[in-house]
Amino acid sequence: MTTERETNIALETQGLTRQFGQLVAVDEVDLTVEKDSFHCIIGPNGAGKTTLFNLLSGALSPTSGSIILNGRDITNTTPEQRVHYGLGRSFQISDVFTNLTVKENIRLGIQSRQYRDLGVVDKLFSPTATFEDIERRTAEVLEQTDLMEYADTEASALSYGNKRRLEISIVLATDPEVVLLDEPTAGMSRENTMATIEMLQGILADKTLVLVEHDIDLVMELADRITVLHNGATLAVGSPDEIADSEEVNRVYLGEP
Ligand SMILES: Nc1ncnc2c1ncn2[C@@H]1O[C@H](COP(=O)(O)OP(=O)(O)OP(=O)(O)O)[C@@H](O)[C@H]1O
Repeated sequence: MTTERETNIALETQGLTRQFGQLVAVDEVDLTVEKDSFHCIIGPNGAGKTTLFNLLSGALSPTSGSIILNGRDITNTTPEQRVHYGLGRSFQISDVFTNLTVKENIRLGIQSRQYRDLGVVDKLFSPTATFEDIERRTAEVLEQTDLMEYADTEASALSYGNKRRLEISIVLATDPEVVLLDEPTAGMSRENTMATIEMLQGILADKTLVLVEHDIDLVMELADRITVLHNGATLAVGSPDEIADSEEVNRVYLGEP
């Protein structure tokens, strides 16, 4: 049964736990991400952020607990099935096919979601209309991410900034409702960080975003809601103001008295 509360939740975890031997890397995490919100997950080194991200994307299986996407239990699904159900994951540059053109990379992103709608036979004999749909959608994505002039450029020849644009284009091509972003600006200069964040916010404005991030200042400016992890467990959840005022967070995360 769907309640009003549930319909407003895009992504949820219940008691999500992952152990590595004796170590509990993610400990009974109950995450609630509202639709269309920008939800950030922060925490000090070793807090369990990457493990949580990998559990959400399907790269890792939980020891216990569940993950619910738009009311559907996706706990036991593959990463590919999750993409099909509307969970996009930020692609790292290593996922971009550098010897293919920008257009070809985006086309593959579109097909990674579209073709799973069809059976194997349909896939082999997909009608021309599907190809046209893919072409149309490719053009839309190129427009949205401002890469039209590089459509036929090999990915390897792109500038750093345009490579990041291509990564996000591939996510967009899978037509996600929820996008998981794992430190998208890691290792960037302040200038590149701001430019990348502005690009992400512009392109992904109508999506639910879950960002795993180190940089607390960045998160304070961007987030609607923040979940703070510590030793694998949820230490605090709240608005940026609430998190900034939380004594526990200040003590544990910021190292302030
Ligand atoms: N594959 C693994 N095998 C064993 N232990 C692991 C594995 N992956 C992570 N851990 C441990 O789980 C804990 C949480 O790690 P995780 O990488 O999720 O934290 P994090 O918050 O992302 O940290 P950082 O900010 O340093 O990347 C750490 O103690 C880490 O050593």
